[in-house]
Amino acid sequence: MKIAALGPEGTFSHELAVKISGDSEVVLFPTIKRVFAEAEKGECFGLVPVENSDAGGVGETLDGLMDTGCRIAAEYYMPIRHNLASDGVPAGGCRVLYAHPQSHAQCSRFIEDLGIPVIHTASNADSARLALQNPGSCAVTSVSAAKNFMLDIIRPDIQNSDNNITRFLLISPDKGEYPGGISEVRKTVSASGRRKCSIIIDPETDRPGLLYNILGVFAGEKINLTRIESRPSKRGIGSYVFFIDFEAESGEKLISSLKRIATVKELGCYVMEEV
Ligand SMILES: O=C(O)C(=O)C[C@]1(C(=O)O)C=C[C@@H](O)C=C1
Repeated sequence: MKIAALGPEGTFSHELAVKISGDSEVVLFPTIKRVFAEAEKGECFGLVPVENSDAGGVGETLDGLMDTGCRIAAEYYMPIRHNLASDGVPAGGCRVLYAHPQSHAQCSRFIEDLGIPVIHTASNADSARLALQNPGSCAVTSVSAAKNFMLDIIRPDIQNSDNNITRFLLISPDKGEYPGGISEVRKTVSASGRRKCSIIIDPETDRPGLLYNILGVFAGEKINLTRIESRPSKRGIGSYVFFIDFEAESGEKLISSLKRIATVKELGCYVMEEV
């Protein structure tokens, strides 16, 4: 089955999709929203960035998980290194900088010091394309996008942290485990034998002790949370949903207890990758 990812060629999403694709074809779309729409049709998997070690959650992906029928089939971690690149412009000569918002956040210190206007783009590859097309400009981009657009790397490794890592999800509308046909593929358990499940909890109403009660269910079952992130429910100010990942084989018992307290959207259980 094909893998859909954020394009054009040279994005980190594209690089990772090619790496895991094996014999499967990689198809590129201009937005993460489109990747969700394609995956939801059930004719391909989608590969989407979900969180970064420095910049946090990727809003478009969290929205996709909330609003579509896509579930999680696998997770991947990818080290991310950003570069300042241009078509012959030296670092001191850049008058405007093209950067993807996630990349801007991951390189905020370098960009702040550069002190020039930043224009946000749809992807790191788009940043490279725009730097090529606009004289006097520079881009924050990947090595492969710089190569594709024949830009020079004028400052490598401009990310805030040496340990900059983005977590990606393989999404599909199926409940099923990750199928074969893709290289590096996931066994049903990782080397450590650990698995992870993801859910979205929507408490719908606010009351004292609500989050305490929710977390109490995890504590009672002795289940380890690996991530919790709140995000606006979009129903109005002060109303939130919680994205929760936890270590479990299926989480069945825990999820049925949680359902007595709040609405739960199940996103699936999958092999827990080591970072
Ligand atoms: O623009 C790209 O290269 C992408 O693949 C998107 C994306 C993201 O949205 O997080 C992927 C990895 C990096 O964290 C920066 C950008």
